[in-house]
Amino acid sequence: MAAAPARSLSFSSSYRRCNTLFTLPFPSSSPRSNVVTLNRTLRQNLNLQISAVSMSLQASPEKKTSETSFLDCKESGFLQFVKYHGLGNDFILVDNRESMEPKITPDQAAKLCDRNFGVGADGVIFAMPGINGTDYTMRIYNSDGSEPEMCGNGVRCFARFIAELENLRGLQSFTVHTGAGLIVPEIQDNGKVKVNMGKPILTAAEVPTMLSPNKDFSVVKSDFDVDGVTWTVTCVSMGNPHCITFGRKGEQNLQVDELNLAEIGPKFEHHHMFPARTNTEFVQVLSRSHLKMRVWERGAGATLACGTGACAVVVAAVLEGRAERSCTVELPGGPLDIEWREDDNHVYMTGPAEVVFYGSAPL
Ligand SMILES: N[C@@H](CCC[C@H](N)C(=O)O)C(=O)O
Repeated sequence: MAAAPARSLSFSSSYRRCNTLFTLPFPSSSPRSNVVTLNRTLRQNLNLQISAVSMSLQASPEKKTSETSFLDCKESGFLQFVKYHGLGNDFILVDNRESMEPKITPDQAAKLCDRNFGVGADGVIFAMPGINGTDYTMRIYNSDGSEPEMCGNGVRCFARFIAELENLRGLQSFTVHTGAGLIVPEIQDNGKVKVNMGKPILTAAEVPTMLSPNKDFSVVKSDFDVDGVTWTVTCVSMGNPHCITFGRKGEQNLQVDELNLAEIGPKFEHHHMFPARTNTEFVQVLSRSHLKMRVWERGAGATLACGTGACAVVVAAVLEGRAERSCTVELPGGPLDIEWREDDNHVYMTGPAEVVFYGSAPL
């Protein structure tokens, strides 16, 4: 396909044809959209549409359409999606509002998430019809194809995705059914998303963990042997399981940058004390309201951020007497504000969610 001549007129966010373009968003202040034109034959050969062979800025047609209007273009054998990220924790968002059946299988999701042979993402998220009186249902597959109950960064991206699909502006709030129950994200005026993440679950059997519980059935500041090394851990479920450690037994202040996460992470994730596997957070206390963490996620490995993980970390830090209920949690991808409220026992998470690009991939 010949590239359209670039002109310094006005630029459009329209899609000329389904499945032949994907766009990179300009900053929201810009009225223009950067359109990448794809050679269809080569695209099919290379297995994914996002192998761009020519790039041009398309001149404006008269009629303006929404950037997500291309999601309406249904060509069988292709998946239309929007890629989002929350602090570098990235997801392929799929408009699945017409069915309770995910448009793709866990195997297909794992292939799409591959960073070399696919789109590249930490997971695939489906926006589905609500149930039990909720506005929407959110389901997610991890990059290994497993299905977790919840995803904190993902639900912020989900809220922005819904606002875009429904063409909503400004302050918005939705009720979302998830595997962890009712979750309520609220898009704020500044574009950040504040999420009521519900109550943390501390009962060992419900996390679930087989580590010996304390008298109140929780696992807080407990010894945990991993390959001959004893770590001090607290276990928290935010709908999905988390094992939080502030260091090895007797260690004063864990330096998280010094950890070999790829070596130690899988040993926690697959430890027989966690029958549903676990996410693991390694935490350094910078002050009583400032924590720094690195995460090894169940089904996704080392990621740049984990929303449910940051919530679980603040709960664990409070239970261990290391921090206040309101903290900034520093993740490799940036900070999240977390508050575990005393009055309702709910955890609130506030952070960004951004569009990366609009795409279409063969299945
Ligand atoms: N990154 C997510 C958590 C995604 C699910 C997790 N890998 C699991 O299997 O529980 C977040 O931001 O919470």
